[in-house]
Amino acid sequence: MLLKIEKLTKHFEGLVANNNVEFGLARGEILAIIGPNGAGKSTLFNLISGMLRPTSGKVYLEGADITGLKSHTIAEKGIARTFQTTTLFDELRVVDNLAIGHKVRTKSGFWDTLFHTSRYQREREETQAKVMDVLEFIGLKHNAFDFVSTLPQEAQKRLSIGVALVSEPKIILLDEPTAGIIQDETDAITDLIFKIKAKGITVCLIEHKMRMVMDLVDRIVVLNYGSKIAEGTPEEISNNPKVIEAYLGGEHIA
Ligand SMILES: Nc1ncnc2c1ncn2[C@@H]1O[C@H](COP(=O)(O)OP(=O)(O)OP(=O)(O)O)[C@@H](O)[C@H]1O
Repeated sequence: MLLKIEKLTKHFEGLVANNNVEFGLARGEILAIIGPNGAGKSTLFNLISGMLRPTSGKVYLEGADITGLKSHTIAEKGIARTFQTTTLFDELRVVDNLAIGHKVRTKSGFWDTLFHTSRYQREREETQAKVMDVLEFIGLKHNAFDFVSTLPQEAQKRLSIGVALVSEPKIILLDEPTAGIIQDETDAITDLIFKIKAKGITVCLIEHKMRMVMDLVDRIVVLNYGSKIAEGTPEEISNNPKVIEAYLGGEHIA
């Protein structure tokens, strides 16, 4: 397993947001984490990516214990993430946002930048090449010098995924990649996620749009009130009585 989650638990005072959650992520697969609102999905991403420390339990990346490491260290080790609401720099251009995303792979410090050392020059060229690659990959080559605030919502979503990709991750965690965009525009995001998989990057996503999940993913983990209640293929999950019950009165698995 590329990523292994063992008995991961997170308490917020009296509330158990994640309760002994366990699952694995195999190299090259697309896994969805689903569950009703408040089930603990974002908390789980925060624990894996180092934004929060678990109360107990472990996270292993390629067999190494990464539990509780700082988020930038986890990013360096190859886990990138996006957020439910985009965290782009609106007042900067598309290329600038991507260049900032590549910072996790560069070492130049203040003095390198000030004196334009050879390391700075080399890393600058590497960043430019990587940014060009990602621009092409996310389909925003013609918007490279646009300010983010002028881009449609769907293109901003692709850019957020690009910012994660430019850090050259092994695993990308996508927190509701289609939140806030209309159904007709989700296809571009779905295509991009398939392309990410084809590139050999492992994908774990939180998503509420069930039809999209069913068409896209290899496996699903279902959370409810912080606990894993089911795990399986899209077909298994859509026929699982526990899952149907958890969703009753809310969204339906279509
Ligand atoms: N920092 C925090 N402090 C206290 N409680 C929190 C905190 N973060 C999350 N929670 C609570 O933990 C529970 C799980 O929240 P979480 O955001 O992980 O759910 P979710 O499944 O991602 O929900 P949604 O689908 O609505 O985004 C909720 O009851 C939430 O109110």
